[in-house]
Amino acid sequence: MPNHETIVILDFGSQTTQLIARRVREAGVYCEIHPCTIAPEAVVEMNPTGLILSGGPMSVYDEGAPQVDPSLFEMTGEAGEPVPVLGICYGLQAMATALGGKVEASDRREFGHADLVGHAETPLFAGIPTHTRVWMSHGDHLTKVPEGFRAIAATDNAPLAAVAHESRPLFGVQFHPEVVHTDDGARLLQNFALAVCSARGDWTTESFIDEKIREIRETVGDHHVVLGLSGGVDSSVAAALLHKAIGDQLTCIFVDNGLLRAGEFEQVQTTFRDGFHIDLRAVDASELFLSRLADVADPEEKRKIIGAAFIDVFTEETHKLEEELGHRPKFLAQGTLYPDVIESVSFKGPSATIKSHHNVGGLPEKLGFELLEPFRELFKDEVREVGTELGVPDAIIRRHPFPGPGLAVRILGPITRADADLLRQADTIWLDELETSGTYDDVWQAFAVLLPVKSVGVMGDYRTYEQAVCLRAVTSTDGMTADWAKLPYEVLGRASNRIINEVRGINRVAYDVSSKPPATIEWE
Ligand SMILES: Nc1ncnc2c1ncn2[C@@H]1O[C@H](COP(=O)(O)OP(=O)(O)OP(=O)(O)O)[C@@H](O)[C@H]1O
Ligand SMILES: O=c1[nH]c(=O)c2[nH+]cn([C@@H]3O[C@H](COP(=O)(O)O)[C@@H](O)[C@H]3O)c2[nH]1
Ligand SMILES: NC(=O)CC[C@H](N)C(=O)O
Ligand SMILES: [Mg+2]
Repeated sequence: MPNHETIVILDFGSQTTQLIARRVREAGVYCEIHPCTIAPEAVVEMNPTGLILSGGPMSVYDEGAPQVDPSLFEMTGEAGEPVPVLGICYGLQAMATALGGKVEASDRREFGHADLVGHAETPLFAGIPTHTRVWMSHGDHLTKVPEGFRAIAATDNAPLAAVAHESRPLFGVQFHPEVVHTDDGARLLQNFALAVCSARGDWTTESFIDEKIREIRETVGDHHVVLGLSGGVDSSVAAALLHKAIGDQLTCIFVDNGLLRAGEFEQVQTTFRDGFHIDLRAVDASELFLSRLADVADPEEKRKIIGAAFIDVFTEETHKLEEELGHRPKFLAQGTLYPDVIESVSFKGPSATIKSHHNVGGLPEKLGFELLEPFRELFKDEVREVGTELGVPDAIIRRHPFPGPGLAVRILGPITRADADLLRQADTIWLDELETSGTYDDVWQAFAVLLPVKSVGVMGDYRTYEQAVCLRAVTSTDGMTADWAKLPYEVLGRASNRIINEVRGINRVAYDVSSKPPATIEWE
């Protein structure tokens, strides 16, 4: 239980529940998402500063549709003051149903922009222009407001675009303030958090770091912590934070699995040894990984082999460390982020397994570690802010995500060291071109893929018969969905030109124009 003010968000299955959390945190208030099926007593126990009910795909009047327990509207804070509640779309409809109002299917479903014309003077709408654009996505509407409620804003189509209780701090909006298409949505959620709930708004990067450092020191005591360092954003920032908290009680293990990007093995070591003086064990296990992967073409099999090899390397390094220290390291730190946590607790349930993300997930069980996950509450960009505050170099903070199985998920068919080298060269040129054209930060992730096809080309007067690479660049917010990046032709052209000219063994370059879904970001 965190010791700062918390707004609790109950998730009714909306696609945009995470965005509500983002907006509340941007207002400087900590918040947590819980499934709508959580026991009401558990919510009361969290002692929330405010409660938000999210949207959801169902209709409240459907059989089995999730409802909200009326006792949640009676919660009080320490001084006996009522705990404010904001219902959004389905959340509003569930609130209305629980309090005696009525919800029915509307003849006019509403998707997209609507003009909010006029709103009452309430703290929720403080500072918001009387005429503002909102974003709607609903087929049901309130046909009767519960007793004591009144309309506080309307659109042409929705006379009850927002409602409020006459005397209690209960609010509902039919539109979605959390999406960017609602012009003043962020302000509305900020108003709810700060003006309606009277939260202090003191959830900042600095306060997070101070609080975590205290917590880590308390938990760890004089034990030792091991961290798998990949040089990616999450594990790098975790290393910096832990190092600040417990200094030389931290050992990082960085494994070269033969599938890292060009120069990465050296670069990461330099950054962490010289920049942070962190105890870093860099293990060149490329031979082990590549030999076990020889002749393996099936992507899932590759992932399993890589996962197991990571465990073997970790086991061996931990034994060495134990001998040196004279005692067993007790904790394993991981860069688990909030979206991973939400996915496993979401009302929608965990998503189907499309591919087994390798991670070092099997480690704690096998090696008997306790887990330390300092970023369980954070989103990626919050981790980036923490990293910046801790002095982690910009070159690491800005990095695109890089999967643990590395180039293995980008070499189709069996992997050889020669192919990995070929791909590394093409990948380096591609990222270099994105950097020099100033487009690297506009895309969420970019990389090259080595295809298992050869085709005929002509270079000079010679016939070539060589491999093809496909370039990928996507825009995304969380990797769950993605679109291919509409990069300028000149950037694509220059990258293609350089790859074909500079990388011996590649005579053709393609650009992937598929979105996710139905494709995925990686090829494998
Ligand atoms: N080469 C490696 N050596 C040691 N540990 C690794 C390696 N690759 C991955 N890991 C471990 O697996 C975890 C999960 O990898 P993941 O790619 O999700 O996170 P990351 O690399 O820290 O950040 P990013 O998502 O920005 O790449 C890492 O945090 C790290 O602990
Ligand atoms: O840490 C990781 N371990 C993995 O095993 C793994 N597989 C894919 N990815 C990354 O996840 C995001 C979504 O990828 P896909 O659309 O290909 O599933 C993309 O950002 C991928 O790079 C992984 N990350
Ligand atoms: N976006 C939502 O929360 C939709 C709620 C409900 N299913 C409706 O259509 O009105
Ligand atoms: Mg990574």
